[in-house]
Amino acid sequence: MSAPTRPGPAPGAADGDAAPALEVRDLSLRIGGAQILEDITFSVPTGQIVGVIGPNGAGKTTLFNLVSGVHQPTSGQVLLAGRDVTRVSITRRAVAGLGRTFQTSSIFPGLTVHENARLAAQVTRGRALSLVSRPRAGDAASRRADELLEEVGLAHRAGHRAADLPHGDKRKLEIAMLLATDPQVVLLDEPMAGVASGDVPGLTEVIRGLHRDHGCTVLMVEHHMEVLLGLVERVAVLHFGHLLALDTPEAVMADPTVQSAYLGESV
Ligand SMILES: Nc1ncnc2c1ncn2[C@@H]1O[C@H](COP(=O)(O)OP(=O)(O)OP(=O)(O)O)[C@@H](O)[C@H]1O
Repeated sequence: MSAPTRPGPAPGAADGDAAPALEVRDLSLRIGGAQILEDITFSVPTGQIVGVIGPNGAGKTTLFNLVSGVHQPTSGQVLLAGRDVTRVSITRRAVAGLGRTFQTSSIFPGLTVHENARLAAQVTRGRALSLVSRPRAGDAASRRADELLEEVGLAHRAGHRAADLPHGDKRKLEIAMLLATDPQVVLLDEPMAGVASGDVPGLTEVIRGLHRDHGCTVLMVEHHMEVLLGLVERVAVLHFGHLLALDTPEAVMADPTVQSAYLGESV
């Protein structure tokens, strides 16, 4: 593993006076006659990992879309480190330190693993992705790509076409590309989706490293409960667009309201 680029605080050791890394206040989204999210309020202190669960259609992806700026809320606010970014573009939120992976892979399938990482390494704050500059072995972006791939355990796949990677390695590559932008807050949307069971522990460790080695604050939607509960400090439960609970995994699992919301589903 390469040296951490930005040592983070111990889990849960956020400074009581500091603004939370991420905060949403009374966040609502109405589309046509449908209330997709209603008055969602919570905060994530710097360095925490928080899971987001809820039945299909509960509003998890929509919440991520509002936090990352894909959608504008009907009302309410999104704050990053105390700064109101509700009306700020996706790009400027990324510059402000917000990184996101999607349910569907966002890598360039025709490029090699190293070329993908190198492109991400070219992105520095406030600068656009450049497809123009040709890779030179040993240039700064190539060296950074080497480090990133080493960090997520993909160095041995550097020359492989990204399209040929198994799902678990695609997710690792996406995380390597996220790390290139030195994010402070990371949104992970179902990172384990489609990942073979044998690859789950390795990917779990890479996600843990985001938090432990880089001090990233992480909000992750995940249906794989065993993985989620092994990683997160708190769990937010969405149900029909409402925040039903936000507590430790143990408290959430024991909450009768959550149990009844999941009636018929194993929580
Ligand atoms: N652009 C849209 N227009 C109308 N309805 C929408 C739109 N986007 C989402 N919805 C609805 O909002 C609700 C929440 O959707 P969302 O995708 O956020 O749920 P989810 O919790 O992520 O579900 P899943 O676990 O299946 O991914 C769903 O009923 C969905 O049909």
